[in-house]
Amino acid sequence: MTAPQTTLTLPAPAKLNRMLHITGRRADGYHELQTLFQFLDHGDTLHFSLRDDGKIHLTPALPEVATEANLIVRAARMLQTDRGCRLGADIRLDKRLPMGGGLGGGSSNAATTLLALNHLWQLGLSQAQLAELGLSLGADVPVFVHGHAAWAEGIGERLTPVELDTPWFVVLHPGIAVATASVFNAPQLTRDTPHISMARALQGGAPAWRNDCQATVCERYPEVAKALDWLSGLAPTMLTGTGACLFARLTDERQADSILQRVGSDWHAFKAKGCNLSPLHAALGCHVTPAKGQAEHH
Ligand SMILES: C[C@@](CO)(OP(=O)(O)O)[C@H](O)COP(=O)(O)OP(=O)(O)OC[C@H]1O[C@@H](n2ccc(N)nc2=O)[C@H](O)[C@@H]1O
Ligand SMILES: Nc1ncnc2c1ncn2[C@@H]1O[C@H](COP(=O)(O)OP(=O)(O)O)[C@@H](O)[C@H]1O
Repeated sequence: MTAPQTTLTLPAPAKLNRMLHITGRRADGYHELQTLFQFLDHGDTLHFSLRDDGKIHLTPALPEVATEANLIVRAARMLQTDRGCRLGADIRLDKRLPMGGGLGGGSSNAATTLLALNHLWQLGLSQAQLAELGLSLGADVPVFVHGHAAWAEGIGERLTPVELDTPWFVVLHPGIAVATASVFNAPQLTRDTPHISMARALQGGAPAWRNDCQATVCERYPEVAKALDWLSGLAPTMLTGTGACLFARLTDERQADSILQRVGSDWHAFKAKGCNLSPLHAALGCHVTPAKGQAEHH
């Protein structure tokens, strides 16, 4: 018999919204979206180590985020409460993703924590149960829990797995943070894009895709507009989520390297490849099951 595992190191990858339409606003103020999520082979890393005293100890602290508000700690506590679990964990975070960048780093950290602790604490929750718990932490958590590129509807929780092209990207951070709520509260935001079917969204492919938040973010944040202008001159470029990051779709890795050499010192950029299987699930050796609700929606 093998001893139960007590440590685990796992990735928390970034996501891109390869397209994003806003189709309406719900009574509670949240916006209805249609979006294509894809993962990148670049992100944060989390190290977990089992404790038997119930404490959740996260290091290092993130600037501007109180430890109790950190989505990693909130995800761990949520699991403890939901399952009445008396175990704890030491968690170390190697943060690489910019915060408030539209790369979903916080949601990805939360999803990795849910999967890791479900495993270390031997709780036996299904991916669907973890995704449901995670949704209350952030709209993007379920796609990170399920771990496959997806067509998403609702506020991002109704997921259908898809296979997208997997190009190299350059992701450019214009050096400022965009507050998601400020974009969704903007009066001029496009909120009435007609619903389309998933098949239609996939049909046009990348050249046809757009992000309904992009115009509003560029109006409110001139630094994003400036970065978009610059990068668009080199390759087809789009905003991810509500920004601030932009991503350029490239023909190969060499083009990514040549763009990276030209990025000025005010901006931070990295190259990454799109992945349809999340690096988290690849690391866990997970067989990814279709997201719950797939049959009802398509
Ligand atoms: C729009 C996306 C696309 O991926 O943008 P990014 O955050 O990744 O840039 C996400 O769904 C964002 O998800 P997330 O960042 O978890 O948003 P939350 O923390 O739940 O919401 C922040 C605030 O944005 C507004 N909000 C968010 C999501 C949504 N579908 N409609 C909204 O109106 C709400 O005012 C909410 O209070
Ligand atoms: N572990 C975490 N990593 C990143 N951000 C976190 C974390 N915990 C809480 N947050 C908060 O969530 C906000 C959104 O973070 P993030 O998911 O990285 O950006 P976005 O939603 O724009 O993709 C941050 O600005 C920060 O205040």
